[in-house]
Amino acid sequence: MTVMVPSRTPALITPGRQALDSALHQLGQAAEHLGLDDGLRTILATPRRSLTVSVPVRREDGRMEVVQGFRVQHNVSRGPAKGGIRFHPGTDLDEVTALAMWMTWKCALVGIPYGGAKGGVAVDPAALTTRELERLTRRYVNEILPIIGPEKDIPAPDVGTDEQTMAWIMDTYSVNAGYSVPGVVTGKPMTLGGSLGRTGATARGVLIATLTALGRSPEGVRVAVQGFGKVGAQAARYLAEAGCVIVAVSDAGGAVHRAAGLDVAGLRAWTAEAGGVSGYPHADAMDPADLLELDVDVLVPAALEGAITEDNAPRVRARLIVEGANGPTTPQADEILAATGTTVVPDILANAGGVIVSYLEWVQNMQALPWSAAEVERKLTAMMREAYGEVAALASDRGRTLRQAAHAIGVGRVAEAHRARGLYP
Ligand SMILES: NC(=O)C1=CN([C@@H]2O[C@H](COP(=O)(O)OP(=O)(O)OC[C@H]3O[C@@H](n4cnc5c(N)ncnc54)[C@H](OP(=O)(O)O)[C@@H]3O)[C@@H](O)[C@H]2O)C=CC1
Ligand SMILES: O=C(O)CCC(=O)C(=O)O
Repeated sequence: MTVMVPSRTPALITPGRQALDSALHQLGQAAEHLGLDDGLRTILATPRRSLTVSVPVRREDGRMEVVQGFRVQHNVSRGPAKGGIRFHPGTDLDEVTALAMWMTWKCALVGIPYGGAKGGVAVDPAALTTRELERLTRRYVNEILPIIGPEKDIPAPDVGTDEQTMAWIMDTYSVNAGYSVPGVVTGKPMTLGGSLGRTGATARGVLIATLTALGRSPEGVRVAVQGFGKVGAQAARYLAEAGCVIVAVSDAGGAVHRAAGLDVAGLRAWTAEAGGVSGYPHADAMDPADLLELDVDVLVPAALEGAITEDNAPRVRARLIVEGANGPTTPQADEILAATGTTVVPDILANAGGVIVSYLEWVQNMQALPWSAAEVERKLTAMMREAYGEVAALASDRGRTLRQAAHAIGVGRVAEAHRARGLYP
């Protein structure tokens, strides 16, 4: 089974379908490289369990609205399913399925004993009050309760969710169980069994991936960051602390640019007050689409899928792209970037710091044994470097891109688990 990805008119395809097409294309390539048989390819292309739920939410004015929620467990051959929960108006079953599939390969690539999952609720969290969000989260958790648990499926934060959301998930699950179950979710507040270092973990991983890929001093390296949320803002901070010059950042509402470098702490403070980067007085406004085409050394897409496509890839000038986001580059764009000699550190490697520290949090919860920040950082760094080394070695050995190598390793390990368990016909 080779999954072909035809070039399609954007109007005819949803972003979620585009993401799933990309994920299936990458799987098809990896399966081809690994010589997997058709049965196993089909198993790996198909989610193990997909749950769609209707989530009623009572608004403050008494109105009742119903939104759709999803939890997809793509694969559980290597352990419990693991992956974040996204609250975003554009999310749908296709998108969540793609994100769950990427989680499967990511966990296998970095060698943690999990399968892959993702959840989503098609809602704009910014349009709800805190009480509405809490009611929505608890109701969604009640709907997916039968399939989650510390040994079954462990959610975590993603776009539009945070520590508070994870606390509500932990509480809802625990109230149903009749006792506290911290290991049901990661990315929790410290007071509920969260791990030191989880908040910045994805960005720390992006930093490690960037420094490794650069292979030279980061001093003066010019970086543009798309997305200024949990991943993008902290990646900008860590990269600036390492000596890089952050020349532009964007969010859903706009982008700002300063050739001499942005004051990341000042911009974060502005964003916390103003609700977005737009209007920041110490930089120039720019079209967010232009950020992706800036003349910089490094581009960090840290927003949503499908940011770099066949349309803008020919104009991307960064020589290095480090994918903080999941699925920001389409397969068609990947081909263009490979031809122009642009190095892409793929999502399942570059943003794996988050799930690595989620795993460390879960291990601490299961043993009721907290680790120091230094211990967590040491383990994260070692696991990121090992995974990067394996991917880079395979890529140079076989003349593959880093993405092709990362997928070959991740998919190969999951295939190996299926064979060992004897689960496939
Ligand atoms: N959180 C985690 O631990 C992990 C996250 N990831 C991935 O990283 C990415 C970002 O997640 P996270 O930081 O957690 O999410 P957040 O919700 O914290 O932040 C998302 C950011 O992206 C911005 N954004 C949305 N649409 C656009 C757009 N079209 N152009 C520019 N910016 C945009 C948002 O802007 P605004 O605020 O204006 O809406 C916001 O700044 C996602 O792909 C996620 O799957 C990967 C691994 C782990
Ligand atoms: O921390 C986790 O468990 C998952 C984070 C996530 O959703 C991701 O890596 O995309």
